[in-house]
Amino acid sequence: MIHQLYPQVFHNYRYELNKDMHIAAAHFIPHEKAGKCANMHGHIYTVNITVAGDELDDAGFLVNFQELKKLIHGKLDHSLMNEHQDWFNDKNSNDFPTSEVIARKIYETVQAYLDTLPNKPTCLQVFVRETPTSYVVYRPKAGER
Ligand SMILES: Nc1nc2c(c(=O)[nH]1)N=C([C@H](O)[C@H](O)COP(=O)(O)OP(=O)(O)OP(=O)(O)O)CN2
Ligand SMILES: [Zn+2]
Repeated sequence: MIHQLYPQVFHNYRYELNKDMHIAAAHFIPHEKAGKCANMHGHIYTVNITVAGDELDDAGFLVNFQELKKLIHGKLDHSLMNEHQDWFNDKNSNDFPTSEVIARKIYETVQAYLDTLPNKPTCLQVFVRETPTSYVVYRPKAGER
């Protein structure tokens, strides 16, 4: 696992946790602007998920690290992103498997899971590094939840 610094989110919660994962996956971006990236190719994505909250569950967890891994790594690792039709499609640019959209879909999936937990943690940030020189950070807009 590569250890790296991530952008910090300023907040007033008592607890913050971060889960890193590496996801080996293929994708293609179905648009002429993508150039060679319109051809299928692969990356080892580095993903960092930031979760915060004030209360812990009965196990002393904000959220179980293993559940976050199952939810995201379990779905995407060693897959072709474009084939996950519940997340991506080739018709709407807001659903193309770009780094931006991947980060947003991870946020939406993680937050939907967190909403089922009694201690109600919140996802503050999703970081997705696609290549050594390219990464995206997704954060929900204040007041939109
Ligand atoms: N805004 C975005 N631009 C691009 C995305 C994206 O998801 N969001 N994706 C791609 C390609 O998928 C490509 O795999 C990554 O692009 P790039 O950073 O150009 O990769 P390189 O390794 O070739 O980068 P260098 O810095 O030139 O080595 C394209 N654009
Ligand atoms: Zn790519």
